[in-house]
Parts: sequence; structure tokens; C-alpha cells
Amino acid sequence: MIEKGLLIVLSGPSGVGKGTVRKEIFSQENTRFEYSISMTTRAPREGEVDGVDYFFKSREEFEELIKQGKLLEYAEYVGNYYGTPVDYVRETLEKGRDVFLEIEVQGAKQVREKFPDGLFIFLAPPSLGELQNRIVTRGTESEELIRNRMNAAKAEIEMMDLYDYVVENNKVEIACEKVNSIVQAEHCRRERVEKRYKKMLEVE
Ligand SMILES: Nc1ncnc2c1ncn2[C@@H]1O[C@H](COP(=O)(O)OP(=O)(O)OP(=O)(O)O)[C@@H](O)[C@H]1O
Ligand SMILES: Nc1nc2c(ncn2[C@@H]2O[C@H](COP(=O)(O)O)[C@@H](O)[C@H]2O)c(=O)[nH]1
Repeated sequence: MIEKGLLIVLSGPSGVGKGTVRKEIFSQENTRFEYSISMTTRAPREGEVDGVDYFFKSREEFEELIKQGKLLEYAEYVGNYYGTPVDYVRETLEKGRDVFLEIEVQGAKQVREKFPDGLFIFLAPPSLGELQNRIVTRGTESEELIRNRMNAAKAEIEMMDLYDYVVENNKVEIACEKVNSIVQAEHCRRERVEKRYKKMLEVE
């Protein structure tokens, strides 16, 4: 069996705290994941840096990437394209490194079809009221965009059953601990399967 990295997908509605949880996990010294930077046609927010937060693209550039098959998944979300670069993900997994995607649910569904062995975690808000409160407090979206994102959130929350795990983001540190534990448990499970498989091959 070829040793490959684990594909970890963190998904959930806008404003639930995916970015906050991901940044906290990546700031921890023992983190072994590689973050896949997404492509988007959304305009950069204040402080966002091209190649760090996203690869910012025009619609034409993005549609060209779709045509060339350069995206593992992509979705049109509230008027903008978002997508995951396929080469980076495949090359990093081949090196045996874990890849961490932070994406919305339409994209996560596509990844599940291509990587059924991935680990899919849904980050859930304590309530819709708190979700709205977080998007409003972040202060990055207009009232209209907040309404659109909240409408999308209701449909996204209905999809949480499709995930391997649901983690409620009430306290950031606890949500991070849970995500880390889920990943660790998945690695242990894989090691056990691998050992059993090797043993079986020895016997034959
Ligand atoms: N557990 C939490 N308790 C209170 N506030 C939180 C919590 N987690 C995140 N936040 C705040 O909620 C807001 C949204 O968080 P964040 O930007 O990480 O969400 P997101 O899911 O990545 O959003 P998007 O999908 O739109 O990128 C931020 O202002 C963040 O500081
Ligand atoms: N399907 C994908 N969704 C993505 C990707 N990168 C980010 N996202 C998600 O889009 C929404 C909106 O993001 P924002 O930065 O404009 O707030 C959010 O849920 C992100 O997680 C991607 O590559 N593919």
C-alpha cells in the first residue's frame, strides 16, 4: 500500500469560524498539515494578500483554469468563484503530507466524490443567531451580502449529515482540540488497517 497523506476538509457556513480555527491550528508548533490556498474571483478584503489568503483571479482567468482541468473542485458561491488547485493537492498528498482544505459545502461534495477516503469535518455554529452575529461583527460584508450568505448557510447546515464529523465552534480552542483529535484518530485507524494489510500479504 502506498503511503499517502490524508486529505482533511473543513467546511461549514460562512462566518462559522473555519478560518479562525484553521489559523489557530496552523499556529500550533506540532501541526503537520499543509494548507491548500484557494483561488477566487472575490475582491481581496483589507489586509488580504495574494498567494497567502487566496490566489485572486479574474473571472476569465478562473474560467480558463476550469477549462484546463486545473481545479480539484470549484463552486460559485454568492456571486464569486472559489476553487482548489488540483496539482498542489495531489503532489502534496503523494509526498505523504496531510493537506487541509477550508471550503464551502458544494465544493466539499465534489471532493468527496474524488477522494472518498478523505476526512470531512463540518464546523457548525452554536445557533443561526450567533452565526449572523459573527458575520456582522467581522465587518467585511455589506448588508445584502450578509443576507445572501445567511440564506446559503441554512441550505449548507442541512448538508451536515454528509460529513464524517460535526464539530460545534463554540469556543475556538475546544473546536481546534476536537479537529486535532479527529485527525489523530483517523491516522491511528489508517495505521491499523495498513498493518493488517501488510500482515495479510506476508501470509499469502
Ligand atoms: N468560537 C468563536 N466565538 C466567537 N467568535 C468567533 C468564533 N470563531 C470565530 N469567530 C469570529 O467570527 C467571525 C468569522 O470567523 P471566520 O472569518 O473565521 O469565519 P469563516 O467560517 O472562515 O468565514 P468565511 O467562510 O466567510 O471565510 C470572525 O470575526 C471571528 O473572529
Ligand atoms: N468550494 C470552495 N469554497 C471555498 C474555497 N475557498 C474558500 N471557500 C469558501 O468560500 C466561502 C466564502 O469565502 P470568503 O473568503 O469569501 O468568506 C467560505 O465558505 C469559504 O470557506 C475553495 O477553494 N473552494
